[in-house]
Amino acid sequence: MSKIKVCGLTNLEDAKQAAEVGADLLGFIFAKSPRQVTNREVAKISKELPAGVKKVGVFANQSKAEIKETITKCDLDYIQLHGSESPKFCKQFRLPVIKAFRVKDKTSLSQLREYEVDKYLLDTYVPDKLGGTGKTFNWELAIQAKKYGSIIMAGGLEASNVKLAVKKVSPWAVDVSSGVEVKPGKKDYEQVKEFVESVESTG
Ligand SMILES: O=C(O)c1ccccc1N[C@@H]1O[C@H](COP(=O)(O)O)[C@@H](O)[C@H]1O
Repeated sequence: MSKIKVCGLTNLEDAKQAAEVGADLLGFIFAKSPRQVTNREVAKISKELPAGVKKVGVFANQSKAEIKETITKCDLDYIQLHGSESPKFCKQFRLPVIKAFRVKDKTSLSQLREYEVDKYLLDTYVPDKLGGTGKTFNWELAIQAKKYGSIIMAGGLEASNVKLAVKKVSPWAVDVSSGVEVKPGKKDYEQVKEFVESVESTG
């Protein structure tokens, strides 16, 4: 079964609930975003989470020093680089790196071969928006991207479409942010639960 990443968490209540209902990875956005969090906030949340759930820090075009400081202060397990970080930049960290690629068409996939990273996250290309778009992309391209390595599907996933995504692509993980929110940064418990149940129903 694909793993589940719930992203864009900004508070302890939502993070704990997501972990309790079965999320495997929790994402915290340190990049500029309506869901942006601080080291101080995530360090506090991090201490209260159950053992086993993985904490992912999401960054976009931030400095190596800033990312390293956050890794230590927030006790992260993965970093997600969601900007235009180079293949060389991605190789400088002690943690596994998830590199995000914004998919527009099949030419978007050609960059993946240049990156030696732990996971390839595919998100939807929307001009002037780095992430959290709530839009899906052509999932045939996600199937093609699997030849480069382990992939995480993101972009516009929600309880009503994630089952089809998992069945069609069988990614290493699915990632949801705006699809389970009441407003940017605030999750809806029922929608998170439904999302997890939809993935679990795929076996
Ligand atoms: O959510 C944001 O605001 C954001 C800002 C900067 C970089 C990444 C961001 N979100 C990531 O976008 C994908 C998909 O989101 P959605 O489910 O379509 O809303 C997810 O990986 C978020 O971490």
